[in-house]
Amino acid sequence: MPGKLTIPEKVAYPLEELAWECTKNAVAVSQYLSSHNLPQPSHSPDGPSRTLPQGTPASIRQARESLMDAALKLFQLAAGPSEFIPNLAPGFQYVACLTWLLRYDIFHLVPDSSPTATVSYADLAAAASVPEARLKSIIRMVMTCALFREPSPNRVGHSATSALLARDADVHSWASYLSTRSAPTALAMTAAHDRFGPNSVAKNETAYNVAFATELPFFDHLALDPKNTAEFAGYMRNVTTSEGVNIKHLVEGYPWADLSSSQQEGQPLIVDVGGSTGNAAIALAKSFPSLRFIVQDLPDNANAGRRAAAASSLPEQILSRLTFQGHDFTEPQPVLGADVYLLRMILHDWPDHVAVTILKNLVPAMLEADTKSKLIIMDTVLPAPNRGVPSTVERIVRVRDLTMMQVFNSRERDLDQWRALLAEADGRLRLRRVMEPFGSAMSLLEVELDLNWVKGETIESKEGQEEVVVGAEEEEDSLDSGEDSNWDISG
Ligand SMILES: C[S@@+](CC[C@H](N)C(=O)[O-])C[C@H]1O[C@@H](n2cnc3c(N)ncnc32)[C@H](O)[C@@H]1O
Repeated sequence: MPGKLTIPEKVAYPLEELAWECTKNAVAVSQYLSSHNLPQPSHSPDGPSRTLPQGTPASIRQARESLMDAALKLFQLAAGPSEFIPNLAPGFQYVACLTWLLRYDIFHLVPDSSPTATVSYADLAAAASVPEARLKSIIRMVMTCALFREPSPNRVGHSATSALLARDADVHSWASYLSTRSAPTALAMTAAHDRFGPNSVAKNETAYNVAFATELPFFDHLALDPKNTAEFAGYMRNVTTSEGVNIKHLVEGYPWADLSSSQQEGQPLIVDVGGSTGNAAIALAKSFPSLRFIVQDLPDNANAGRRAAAASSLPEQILSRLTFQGHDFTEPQPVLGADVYLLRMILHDWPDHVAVTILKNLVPAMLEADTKSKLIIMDTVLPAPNRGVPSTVERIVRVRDLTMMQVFNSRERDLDQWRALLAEADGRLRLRRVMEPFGSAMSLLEVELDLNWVKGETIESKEGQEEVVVGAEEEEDSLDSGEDSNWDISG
């Protein structure tokens, strides 16, 4: 809804074109906010922490995505190649400063009693027991990325972003995790490849192992210190409540109700393999009263899930359809002939040879089904470059890919890599449909066994072989943004 904006006859040059994309989409977002009496984005400490609230129509969310994409490209184009290197330095300095600010608890020491509350550098330095000059250098650096403000000379106040870090413990621990774990791990990537060889897929020969001087795999190392485990749990809470990996995409992104209609008798059975403490199964059970679930995980998690469910206020009509089972997914699947085997956020943690084992272990169980068993994989499908996915979105998906490499020697996969993985596990595993729920960082890959497959037959691996279902949300007023992608993993 760009309103009264006049579209220029012709936008002749790349800078103008990008600037026009920015203007057009900024107007769409601003007018939406104003027409719904919502606050405009602002760096003021009482500014909104989300630019667009939950439930904003897809077209407006796309406009915001296109705005960020065009603004980033505009900056890069205007800066030009000669300023590429100097513009890298602020990025790592921001992370260095963030680490320092968290270490000395500066976010909590700046007053947040009112939007206008401020503190002098001298008093803040005294409260944090740090030298005033260093505090000033660091705060003035991060002010260039909208953390803190200096509304009057030598007095510090919160910005919207620093205020969020001060009041939200989970965001604070997310920042802490990022600066103390993710950043040192990323910087150790080359050293790890030098030390272990660039082809290593061992779980304890990663950049994380180099950065933290440990021979233990990531989770075993974290478990040594309960403080680290708690910090990671806070990080995961943020990740799982963020829009991109929200459980609603599992619930709404696949036609689960169809399983019941295709079933002659009884309740369809879903086995959630590596289902943790049952979060996904419980969400599905709430929405689909005719589905039964077995949640499998390592014994400790399965026991924790069983205990938590029993102690919860979940009604009997959900509890009666939920079973927890200890099972190591690198061993053969003990539940034969289930209607669905679900692997959500599992395979991306593992290098190909283990992912192949996990898949192979499911095939004999799938073969036992009366009607066709389905395997549903919910994981990221990496986009191909330059296919209309905004760079602001693509770079975050690629961060996930690199994180998997640096922490687990694993990776995210593109569609061809998913097809190849399935083919390597068993030539009969066929990718039937790919669902891409709007706003989800992960797709749902529906896989079945092709029982007519003949060994030795070549599997074509061309794109478009299977049905791709894009976006579960209704498109309304088109913005003519030139973007037809609905990628949005912003949270
Ligand atoms: C990233 S979590 C995903 C959890 C869940 N599927 C979800 O979507 O929230 C990976 C899960 O795999 C489980 N896991 C790791 N190794 C396993 C193994 N060998 N067998 C079974 N589960 C395992 C972990 O305990 C964890 O719950």
